[in-house]
Amino acid sequence: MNVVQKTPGAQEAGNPLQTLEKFGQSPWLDFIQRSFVQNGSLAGLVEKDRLKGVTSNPAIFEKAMGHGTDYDDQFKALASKGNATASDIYETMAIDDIREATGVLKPVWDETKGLDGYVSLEVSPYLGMRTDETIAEAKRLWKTVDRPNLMVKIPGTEPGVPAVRAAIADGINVNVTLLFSLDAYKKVLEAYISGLEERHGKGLDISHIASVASFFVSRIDGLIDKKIDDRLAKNDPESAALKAVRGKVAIANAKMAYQHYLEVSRSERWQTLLKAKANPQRLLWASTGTKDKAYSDVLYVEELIGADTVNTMPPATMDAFRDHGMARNSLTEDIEGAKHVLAEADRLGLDLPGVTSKLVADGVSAFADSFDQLLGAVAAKQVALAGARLNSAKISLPSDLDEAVKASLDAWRKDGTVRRIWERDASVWTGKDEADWLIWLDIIDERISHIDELTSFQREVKERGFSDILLLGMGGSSLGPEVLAETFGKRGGYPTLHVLDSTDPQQVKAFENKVDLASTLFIVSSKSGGTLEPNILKAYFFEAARRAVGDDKVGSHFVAVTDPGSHMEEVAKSDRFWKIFHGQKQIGGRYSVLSNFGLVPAAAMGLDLHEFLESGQRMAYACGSGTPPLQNPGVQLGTVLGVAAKHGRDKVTIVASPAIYDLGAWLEQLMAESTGKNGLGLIPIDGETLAPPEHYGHDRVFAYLRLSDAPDAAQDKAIEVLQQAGHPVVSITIGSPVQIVQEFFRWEFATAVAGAIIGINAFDQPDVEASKIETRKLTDAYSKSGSLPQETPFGRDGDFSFFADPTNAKALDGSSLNAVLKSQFGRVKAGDYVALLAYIQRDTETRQWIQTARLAIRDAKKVATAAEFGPRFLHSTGQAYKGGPASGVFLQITADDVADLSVPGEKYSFGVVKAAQARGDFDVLAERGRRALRVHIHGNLAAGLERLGQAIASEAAA
Ligand SMILES: O=P(O)(O)OC[C@H]1O[C@](O)(CO)[C@@H](O)[C@@H]1O
Ligand SMILES: O=C[C@H](O)[C@H](O)COP(=O)(O)O
Repeated sequence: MNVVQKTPGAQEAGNPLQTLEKFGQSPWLDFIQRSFVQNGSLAGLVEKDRLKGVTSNPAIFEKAMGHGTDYDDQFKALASKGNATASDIYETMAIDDIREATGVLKPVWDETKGLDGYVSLEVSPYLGMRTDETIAEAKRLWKTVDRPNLMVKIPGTEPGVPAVRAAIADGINVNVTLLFSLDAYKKVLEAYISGLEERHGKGLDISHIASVASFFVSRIDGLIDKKIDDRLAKNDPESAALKAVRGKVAIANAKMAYQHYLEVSRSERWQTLLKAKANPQRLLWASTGTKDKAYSDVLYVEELIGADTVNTMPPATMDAFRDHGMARNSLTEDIEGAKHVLAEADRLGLDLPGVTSKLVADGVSAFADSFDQLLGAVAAKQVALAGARLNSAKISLPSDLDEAVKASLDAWRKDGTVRRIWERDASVWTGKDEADWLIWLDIIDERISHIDELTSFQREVKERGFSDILLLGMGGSSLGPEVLAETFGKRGGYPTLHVLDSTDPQQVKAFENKVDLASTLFIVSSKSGGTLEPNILKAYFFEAARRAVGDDKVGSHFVAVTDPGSHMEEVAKSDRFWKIFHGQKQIGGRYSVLSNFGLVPAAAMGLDLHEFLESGQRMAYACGSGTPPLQNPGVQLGTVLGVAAKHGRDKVTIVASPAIYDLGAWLEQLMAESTGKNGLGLIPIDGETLAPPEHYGHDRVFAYLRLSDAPDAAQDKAIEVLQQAGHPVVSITIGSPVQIVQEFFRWEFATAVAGAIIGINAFDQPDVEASKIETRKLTDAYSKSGSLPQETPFGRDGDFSFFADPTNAKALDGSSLNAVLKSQFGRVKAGDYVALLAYIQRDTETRQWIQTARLAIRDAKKVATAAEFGPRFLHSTGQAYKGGPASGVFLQITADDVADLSVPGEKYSFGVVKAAQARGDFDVLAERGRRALRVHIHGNLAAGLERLGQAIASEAAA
């Protein structure tokens, strides 16, 4: 930009720019940049060249902010806290520039009594096609900038025209942009007049309203001339006629627009408004920089000079015109000639209407592209500034997947899908009820604004000196808290958090023994309040605690976290619980960890909630609506997962540093329950120790969650080798344990994105219900008859009985344990996964056992494996096993209970419930045609597991 340097002699009377005034034309500058305003260059132009206004557009701001250092200081100040989106940052910086420029132009505004002296700021280009949002945005910008000499730029598109009318009627100065055709201009002028009439009709002042209609010029020649050149290159028989109109159509078109302006100015309708002191809506010639070097660099200035007009010039054009422009009253010259040019263009088939409508569409998307670029640059700077405080991700993909991911990211950018997610547009998924399930998007901000309720609870818990917290819940109500318990352990001065999500009587008893009942705080967590497990666990521990602390005190040891109005809330009230914390009904369980379902246990265990939530906020804002897909951490990850699934790589293999290992359990539910339905989805594979590349098929994508504080060298190495071998790997670096909160949000967002790409509703769980219904039938039957319905094994071998539905039984050889396993594993094909579903106590030994068994299968069969405990997994991966891809092969393991526990108030016991759950689960797997086998261990569990483990290892390898 060298406007100022090139102004020698500008003070001399009659520099070409100054002479425009004599012809009734105001020169405006089509440019803005912070340093240019701040170093006095803009003021210099006003003073020396009698510059009368400034226009900006998204492309101009992109050039200003996307490059150089002008904005660095303010950027750092805005971005340092991490609770600003890229668009917030852009807008604050842009508005500061615009305000400063309006200050420089204010004397012009005063001097011309509001005719000139304006600075234009365009509404977000993302709104180009939506009327109501455009009106709201115009009002918002008008109010925020709060300067009388602001003009809000609104596109003169079909949906933009009613917005122009509404804004004018509302008293807002409007610069209508992106006008190319006479027809569009006519509609805009009509909108201006009728907006004024509406306002005047209400008795409101219209004398202060100013408007310009930005009629674009050079872009028209750009397209028409290209058509001409293409035909000339083919020796078109009309070559001479084509050459004669080359470079003339845009100006002819503009002249006709001016003729319309003059005609309307003379109309009675306008004269009436004039009497009410209305200002004309002047035509502003935009896009007046010469793009074709063959033409004069001042062509679109010299040929468009006339009374009551504006020409907004880019700096180079302004420099050129000041230097050698020749002003004359050109706009009304040779109107017949202009008509002839347009008639010729029509006769020659140059299709001006087609060109102008293409230019509108291109214009809208080009400004959106510029904005994407700008916001992308802002977001990238934000990431750089955050450094290790924002978890980073490195993505390494095989080339076919890489290309598909890039294409998807670009399609999302063009369609504005990230914005649509934040606008709660259900059509991003299946257009059903998805919009009702998106409160998790804003939950961090919401909880920060109510943090006092949690911090005072935290204080009280500490004061009461509890030794333990026992949280009772399933799935989304337990897995997030479990991650916190496992990751952060015991905090000084606070109780130890334990999470119980099982109906296995041994496990229930083990937890009872683990805590000191008299000094335990119980958190009963259930969103719906109707889930079987937390209800019976509450019944059990309420009785146990009653025995320990007495009738009077027992309620004061219980806290409920549940959605408003739930059955659990009623129970909590009638049992006089110490506190009831509400969740948000419009957040599904698996997206609830950053709501009270995660935060209440976090508070009770003594986490620094400010630090935790503010760290989470960093990621939430990084995933914000203004961050384009390519820079958006949640969209990047979700796109990789969604596109990989569509490419057959649906086994998301989660590898986490040992200190944060339990994140995998939470991720399992999030991904499986959200996406595993309609025969599609992601199959999370958690905790499978890494092996060399040859152990994996082409159905994997690896997600490595690496804690940079405490990485595991073996994992690092194994991941590196996998990456080198061409497996898709997403490596996420987590700056510190507290930053796991960022992964909660990133993965929620990513799962929603992956769900959209896969094409399912990411917020329901239709198939979980099915097994709950089957279980309920069985427990009801038990309540009536005192026993579960009889079932007959299809085979037996010593302490093992084999169960299956008739179809599965037919495919399996029930003559011995080895035979039945052999036939079950014989059904495993490449690309399948094998899931071990163990309805037994989950403790160190059994976890070790199941891990050994699954690795034996993985290594023998080269397939993905899942190691799950029931009923825990029913509220997690269970959805995908039943509703997701039909690639699962299931081995359900049940066992006799050594001891059972009764459920207070019910006929059934924990053991009965667990058995009913296993059977309900199996029935639905079978009903869905899944390859499933149930092996029941009679007698001693440890001995049975040992033999089963050996048989699994040998038959998988057979
Ligand atoms: O919090 P609630 O309502 O008890 O539900 C527990 C879990 O059960 C499910 O509804 C189904 O498994 C999960 O989505 C949820 O996280
Ligand atoms: O208001 C100004 C317009 O946005 C600008 O003149 C467009 O010019 P271009 O066609 O050179 O991008």
